Amino acid sequence: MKLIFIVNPAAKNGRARKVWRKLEKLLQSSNIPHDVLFTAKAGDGVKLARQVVARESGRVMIVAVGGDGTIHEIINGIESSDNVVIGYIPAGTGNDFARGTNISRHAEKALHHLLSHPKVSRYDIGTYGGSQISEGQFVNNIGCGFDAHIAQKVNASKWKPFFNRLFLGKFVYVFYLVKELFFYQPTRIRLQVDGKSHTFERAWFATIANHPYYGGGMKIAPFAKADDGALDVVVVHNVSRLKILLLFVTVFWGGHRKMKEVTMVVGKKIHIDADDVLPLHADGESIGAGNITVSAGKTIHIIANGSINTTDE
Ligand SMILES: Nc1ncnc2c1ncn2[C@@H]1O[C@H](COP(=O)(O)OP(=O)(O)OP(=O)(O)O)[C@@H](O)[C@H]1O
Repeated sequence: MKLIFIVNPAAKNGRARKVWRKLEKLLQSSNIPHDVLFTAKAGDGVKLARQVVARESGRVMIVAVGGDGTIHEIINGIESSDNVVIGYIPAGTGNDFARGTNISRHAEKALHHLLSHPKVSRYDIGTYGGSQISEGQFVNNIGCGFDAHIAQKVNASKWKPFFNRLFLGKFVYVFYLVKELFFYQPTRIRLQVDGKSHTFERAWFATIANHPYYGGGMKIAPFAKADDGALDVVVVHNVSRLKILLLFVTVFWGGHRKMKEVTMVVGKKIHIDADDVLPLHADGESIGAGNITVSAGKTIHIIANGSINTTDE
């Protein structure tokens, strides 16, 4: 199988470039033939993956080197081409895709596993669309409301490089979470899951998860499985500002699921709209604002590490 790496050298504030240099040395010293393509700007992951798919007629493994935004773009470039297998080497800030697939967050170990145990698994991906947004696919989660608002703030943040330099990348989420907690206004969210309607007053956010992890290790949907053909919806509603802070502590081990203000629903076709025009994110990348329809049912081939999406719940 042909091996092609797509590297986002800008991931983790440029540290992914150093990670790639180490990986390339390993590949060269082991005489492993490979091609490498580098993204030069946002959106290139989609374009490069699309070009590879159009060019290669035989079996090909496309290995994403970067963070969740990089794997998100590459998946959106390959659609669900049968001759393509996806590998992933985490080199980003949050790396939730690595958590959801049990891939080591140590890049060299992840490469070693990829090359020595290339067992192919089926992995669910979600598809989305809406009246005010383009269509796309996600690997980890998609959401509207407070979490998308935080994702926008984190991605635009001058603090992200600062935290990354201190090896505290994931705490940038916590920083913005606490800051924005005082200003964000919850709203009414209407949810349709497989034809059944649910309304939530004063909802902070709704997240649709493919596996448990988001925001750099928060176990938002502890029971989500990326090979069950379904998606887990988590809605946080009617919660005080103080308690939402507690929620974002307990979410790291999944304890938030016991709160009465947290509702979890599983389904395959989900529509969300709200009284306000809510910001949206897919895999932590801003995708606009407004209503959204999300579907399960597509799968891709990936190299995971043993069982995918397991949690220690
Ligand atoms: N060469 C580049 N220069 C600048 N930005 C790029 C480049 N290539 C890709 N990008 C953009 O970089 C963004 C961040 O990438 P990515 O999400 O992989 O890293 P991260 O933010 O450090 O990690 P994570 O999402 O896991 O927290 C993506 O939105 C992607 O579109």
